[in-house]
Amino acid sequence: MRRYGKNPDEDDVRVRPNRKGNRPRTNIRPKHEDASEGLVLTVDRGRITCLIEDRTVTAMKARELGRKSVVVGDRVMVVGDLTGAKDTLARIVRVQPRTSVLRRTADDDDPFERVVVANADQLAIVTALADPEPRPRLIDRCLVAAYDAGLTPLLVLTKSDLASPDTLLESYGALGVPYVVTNRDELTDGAAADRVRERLTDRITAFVGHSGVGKTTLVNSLVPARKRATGHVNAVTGRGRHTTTSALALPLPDDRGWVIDTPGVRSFGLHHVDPSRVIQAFPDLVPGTEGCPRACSHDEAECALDQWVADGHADPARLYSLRRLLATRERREGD
Ligand SMILES: Nc1nc2c(ncn2[C@@H]2O[C@H](COP(=O)(O)OP(=O)(O)OP(=O)(O)O)[C@@H](O)[C@H]2O)c(=O)[nH]1
Ligand SMILES: [Zn+2]
Repeated sequence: MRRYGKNPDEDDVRVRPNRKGNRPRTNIRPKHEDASEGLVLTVDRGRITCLIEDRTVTAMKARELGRKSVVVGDRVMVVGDLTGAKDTLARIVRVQPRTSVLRRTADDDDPFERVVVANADQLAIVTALADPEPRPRLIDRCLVAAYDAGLTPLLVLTKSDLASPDTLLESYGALGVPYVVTNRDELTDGAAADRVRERLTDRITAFVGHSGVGKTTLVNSLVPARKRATGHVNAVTGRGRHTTTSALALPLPDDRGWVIDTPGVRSFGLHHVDPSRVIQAFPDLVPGTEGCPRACSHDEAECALDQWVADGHADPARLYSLRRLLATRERREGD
């Protein structure tokens, strides 16, 4: 298998080589000193909605960007008509360096590895405690995606009025993942939103969750302006309804951070994930990997972590959890 670097600023990796080879390069680049910085709110078939100051501007990639992707959360430099007036189209001439990238692996439907969200610092994994039943393997896959991308995970467990969170929380105890539990009454009286919002303040949080878990209900209660925001996007794209093919960035009230609502978690193919990055989320195990063979999967006979744990340097439950997470990289029926 080919390996790829992990520079968050790299372009999407083309898994299929380009038959034509390198494109001609040029050193002469327009300067665009007059460009304004914007934040990408959503992307819809090449139409990119950016927030520039307090205006929502529709833009397209300038040709000079080439294959460089522009995704939700990107900070971009924009030129052209920035009034945000109807039927205007600005141009994105530069993508600022990214602080993080949440990726998905190429899969059968799409041969390219892609960046899903840029610059997020937290991944909220929304799971219902019942109706639909929690899927621990899916939670584990989301955790792996978060750790690989360097995002802090946050478990949001909804519908505790229908089932207790105890068993689920027990299986994540060793991982020490931060969590919030919510129920229906708290959704109604606003307590759920308040408790979740505490965790989101001044951060950029991507929300993932399986259909029916209550993600939309929660995001709407966190972002009262959501309807207005999506309405605006619709006016720009000319669609009746915002379809969830792209993620959508929504501002928390009072400029206290961003929520990025993402479409299905199905997009988290994990073949690109490197065990050496995931293990960074286990600082207690990292020193134990010194005796590991090169490119150790940390789940093989020669792995030094077994001895590290046997010698009492770390809790065996931590190694078990790490291996459980790494094992979810292989896709199975039902993922
Ligand atoms: N009992 C209970 N029901 C809830 C709770 N939160 C949300 N629901 C209900 O769960 C159902 C699904 O909620 P949505 O917010 O639409 O779920 P979603 O995850 O956005 O699902 P999609 O819209 O299909 O992507 C709705 O009928 C909600 O009213 C909760 O805490 N307790
Ligand atoms: Zn190892």
